[in-house]
Amino acid sequence: MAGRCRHPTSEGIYEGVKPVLFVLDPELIKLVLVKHFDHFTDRPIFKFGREAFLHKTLIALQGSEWKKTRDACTPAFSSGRLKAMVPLFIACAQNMVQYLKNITKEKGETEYEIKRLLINYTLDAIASTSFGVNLDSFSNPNSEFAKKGLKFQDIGIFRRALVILCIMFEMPGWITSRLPLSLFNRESLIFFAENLKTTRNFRTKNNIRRNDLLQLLLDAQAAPVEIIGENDEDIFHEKRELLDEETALAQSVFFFLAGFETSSTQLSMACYELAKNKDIQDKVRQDIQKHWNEGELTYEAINSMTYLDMVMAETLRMYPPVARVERVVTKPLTLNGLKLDVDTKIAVPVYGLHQDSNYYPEPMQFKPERFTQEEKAKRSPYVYLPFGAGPRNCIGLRFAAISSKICTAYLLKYFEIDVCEKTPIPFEFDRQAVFLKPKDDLYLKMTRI
Ligand code: HEM
Repeated sequence: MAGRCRHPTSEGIYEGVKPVLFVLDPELIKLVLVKHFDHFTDRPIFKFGREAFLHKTLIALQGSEWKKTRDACTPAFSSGRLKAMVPLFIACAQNMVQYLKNITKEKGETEYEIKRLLINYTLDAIASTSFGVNLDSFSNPNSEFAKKGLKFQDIGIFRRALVILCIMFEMPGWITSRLPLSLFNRESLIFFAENLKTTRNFRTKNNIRRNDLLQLLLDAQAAPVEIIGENDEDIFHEKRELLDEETALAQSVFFFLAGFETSSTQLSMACYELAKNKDIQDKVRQDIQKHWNEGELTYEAINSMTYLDMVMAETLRMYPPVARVERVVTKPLTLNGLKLDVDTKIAVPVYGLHQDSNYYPEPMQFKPERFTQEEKAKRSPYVYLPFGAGPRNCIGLRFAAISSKICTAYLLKYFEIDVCEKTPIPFEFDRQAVFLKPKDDLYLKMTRI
């Protein structure tokens, strides 16, 4: 869109039978996502009959139910909580490095399919921090957990075609919610939900606590609140259900879904670009070495690695896994002369903005220097939206950042990454996938340092 028009502020198109308003101007994007958020509180979501569990997740919840759940989940992602999770991420990164060291023992190098490597790291990291499961996908690549995780988006061609038809022809909710369809693989959903319940029961029975998201969500089920009685002096504390059990467990399953493909794709794309741009790889390795000489990597050291931060930001600019952010009008309003009725679908073309040469000259070039403080100050923050923006932005953005930086720091400390004969340059995007990701294998050469 952004490429086709000469920067109008918005443009409407039909997707199937549904009109969609694309907002293109950064100021207008800010109005929709932030300033007038109370008019755009929800996402356009299709509810299919076979995923009642998912209807309770943050991505799908609406209005006050969403607000209540978001408020209850937010503390799980605070800096203090994330800092406490750092050892869990580090253990997964160490496993990955040990695995690579083992397979490069003889030759000192290997040509490896990097997507699979980083899927394994992400599976381990999310299983550990979200579900409290020590997976070690490098030693057990065929665990049930890994198999079900990889099948999450596999719903079969026939079901996928039906889902697309329902969306294109805007089938009313009362019909779709009766259809035996789901956007995700049902077997995987059931597996993860059951797994979580078993872990929850085990912890309750054995009085076990762990620094992970599941624990924080279980805690959010019974947060102490202050109740004020009839007289002012009658203040007492009571346990109140903030999240019911199903809602708490649904969030954990969804954190897995939301974090798994997005984070592993970001990591793969960072390695791909660093392999193609060796000068940038050297520079980021120096940044890592400057802040992490020996001993264990710390939260403070990771946060000091400013060039690593710029590399991860540029990766998400070139390859935002979520190519567009959506909202639906929940209260009518007139915006820049446009009358918006309830239910109008609004889209922000994240990928289009990130590729717009007016904001990012030579957009196909990987240039982390676009993300120095000075460069960032020259453009609107609303032309960089890999995590959306406003009250409904990605709740896991700092979680994703810390996980991906730890993984990259470990990889680059111990390995040099190069392109090899099997590396596809350029590569193709997978047109069937929900998230923006490469279609084919990405082989890279890993050499021990
Ligand atoms: C590189 C990794 C990730 C990217 C690029 C990403 C991107 C996004 C985007 C674009 C949205 C929509 C934001 C909006 O509408 O304004 C979103 C929503 C969301 N993400 Fe992420 N995400 C990532 C990782 C994660 C992780 C690791 C988690 C959880 C642990 C997570 C949980 C969520 C949730 C729960 C929502 C819905 C928030 C709400 O509606 O309140 N994401 N994400």
